[in-house]
Amino acid sequence: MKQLNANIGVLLVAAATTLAVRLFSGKRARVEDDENSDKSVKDVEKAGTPVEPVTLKWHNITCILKNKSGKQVKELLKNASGAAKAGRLLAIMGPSGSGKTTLLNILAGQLPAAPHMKLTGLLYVNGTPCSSANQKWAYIRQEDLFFSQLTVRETLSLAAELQLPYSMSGPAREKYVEELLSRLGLVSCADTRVGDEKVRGISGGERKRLSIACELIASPSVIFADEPTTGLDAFQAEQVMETLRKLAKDGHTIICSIHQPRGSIYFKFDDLMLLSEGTLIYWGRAQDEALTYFDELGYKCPEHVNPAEFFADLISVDFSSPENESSSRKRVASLVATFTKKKGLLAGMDITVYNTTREPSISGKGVTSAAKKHGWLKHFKLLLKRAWWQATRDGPTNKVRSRMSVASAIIFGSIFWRMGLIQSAIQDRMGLLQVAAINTAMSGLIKTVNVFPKERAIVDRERAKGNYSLGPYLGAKLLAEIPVGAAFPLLFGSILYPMARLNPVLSRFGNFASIVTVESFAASAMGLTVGAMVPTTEAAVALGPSLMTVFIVFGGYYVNSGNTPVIFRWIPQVSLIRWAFQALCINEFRGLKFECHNSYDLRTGEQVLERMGFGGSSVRESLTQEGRILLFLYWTTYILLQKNKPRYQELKFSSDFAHSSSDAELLTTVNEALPSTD
Ligand SMILES: Nc1ncnc2c1ncn2[C@@H]1O[C@H](COP(=O)(O)OP(=O)(O)OP(=O)(O)O)[C@@H](O)[C@H]1O
Repeated sequence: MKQLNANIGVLLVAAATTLAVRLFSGKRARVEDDENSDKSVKDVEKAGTPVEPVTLKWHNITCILKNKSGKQVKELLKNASGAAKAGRLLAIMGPSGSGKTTLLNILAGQLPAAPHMKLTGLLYVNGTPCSSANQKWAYIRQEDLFFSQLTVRETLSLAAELQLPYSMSGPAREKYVEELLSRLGLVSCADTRVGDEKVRGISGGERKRLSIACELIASPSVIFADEPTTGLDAFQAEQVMETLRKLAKDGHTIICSIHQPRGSIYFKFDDLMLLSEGTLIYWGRAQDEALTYFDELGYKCPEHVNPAEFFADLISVDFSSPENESSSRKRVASLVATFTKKKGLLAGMDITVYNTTREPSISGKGVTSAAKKHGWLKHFKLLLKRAWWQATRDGPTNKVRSRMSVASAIIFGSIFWRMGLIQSAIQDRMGLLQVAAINTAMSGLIKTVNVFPKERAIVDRERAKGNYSLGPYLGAKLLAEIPVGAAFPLLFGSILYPMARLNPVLSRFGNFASIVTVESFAASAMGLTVGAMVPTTEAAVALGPSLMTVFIVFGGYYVNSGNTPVIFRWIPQVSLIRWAFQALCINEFRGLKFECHNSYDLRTGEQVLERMGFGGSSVRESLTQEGRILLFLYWTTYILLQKNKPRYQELKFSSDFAHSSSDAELLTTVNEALPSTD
């Protein structure tokens, strides 16, 4: 049985490595040369991209924040109405805090649910009233989140495999991916890793275009982009906006929020919506019409001035002095009032085109809409491949972790150098085993809490899109991380053990390695639980070590289990450090004989264990308890991830609301304000 325990860690590693090697020995995403890629692109272009034209209309969207007593504290949006149509790029502009992202989130059905938020309004898709939450539209967010160790092509291929119907053949899917790479200008960086803050990868503009490419896989009719140019230099920003403009020309409905674009970008917009403090100041055609509208109100844009900057100055409240604030507030209030009155200005220009559901210009709907998706096993394999790449390719992190394992083993090994069997070595042994248990647990925990919250954000987004469920993701992640996760505690143990001259029997060393490996996985599992519990990396980094400190205090060394106050007796039962320490002590002390010079000296290891309260237990029992904690933490992580998935405020279509205001009247109001088509 001892042999069995000794080999648990080794078997786990061997099984996971074999599985991973078998899985990935197959063909990786095919890298075509440029010539083939160009040919594929042309083929796909000939076939046409299937986009179902969609016109969105929204009416009187109001979003209010209330306090606990139900009193209104802030109006994020006030009666916002508008429309966006296929083939056009609508830009939502306004000062910071004016409600651009809120409006975009509401229309995309992705406004994070808040307990005291009230959202009302109507949304029409091709003339049919509907709830925004039911739509699977593309949403390009401000932060582009990716698995850093995958190349651009791998990221896109995996997204395609997860999202495209299983009936699509491998070559057709690869062709589709190549077409997207080419369309988004990503061919030159297709084999570059995405990278992160530690390792430089693709540029900011390329990241943004990769985000767009990933969102385009399912060929969505409507694409939302929240400040897609933020953080990019002028050239990259121009390229990203040009991509969106081209997508609009391909028949997509594009709605983006943007903050003071430069002139050349402004002239790419078809329609413009100006917001200030949640209210509409202008909505209609961009460019000349918008300039003429404000010109007629007495606000002429000077020549050679970027209209976007002119509008930003016009609709912003100037807080530089009380006088400036008062005068700018008056100006904004009069612009709001004028626009509200002049909505009729645009009436009758081209109402019918928005009021009817047109036939798709290119046959077919979004490629995934009606198609069946892959099953659990296929998702598991894909996610295992991704998790394996992410875990094994992260050279800098793995290098740092292995150096830390070697360094700490050498430091502790030097401090506890070649312990003998004299009486004082009993305390040294216990101290070393406690230090080994704490070190293993802390490094497993810290590594996980530092990376898991970021990964969770990506997974939440993918799950919200319905790409896969939680089971295959978590199963694949845990399996893929076994070899790398086991390598560091094994490295630490194999250096420390001989240096400190712990019990020199091979099976005891095997037990030692198994105990620290299982403990490391339990600590990692605790990191996952903490990461699933709190929303950010910062919160996880603050909470994880604090909880672990409690486990250290009740880890069996500082407080004897017999002296633990009754109300805290449950803590040692769930402390992963206590069970690891207990197992390490039993493994080390059982059978040892110490030199005795006094009658009160401890003669045998069994006497030491008795004194520590570990007398009646065995390595196997302690390891089983550790295994139970590990499984419990995995299960808790699963439950928390299920429970804490992002929830969105739904803009429900309320028939009461529609009828009370007369549906026809509402539609007319929206249609009246619609900009005409070309
Ligand atoms: N859940 C919320 N709770 C409290 N205030 C909120 C919430 N969501 C948004 N707000 C507030 O609503 C206002 C509009 O926010 P929003 O993010 O939509 O503005 P924005 O125009 O996109 O700003 P920016 O250009 O800076 O991103 C801000 O004052 C913001 O602080």
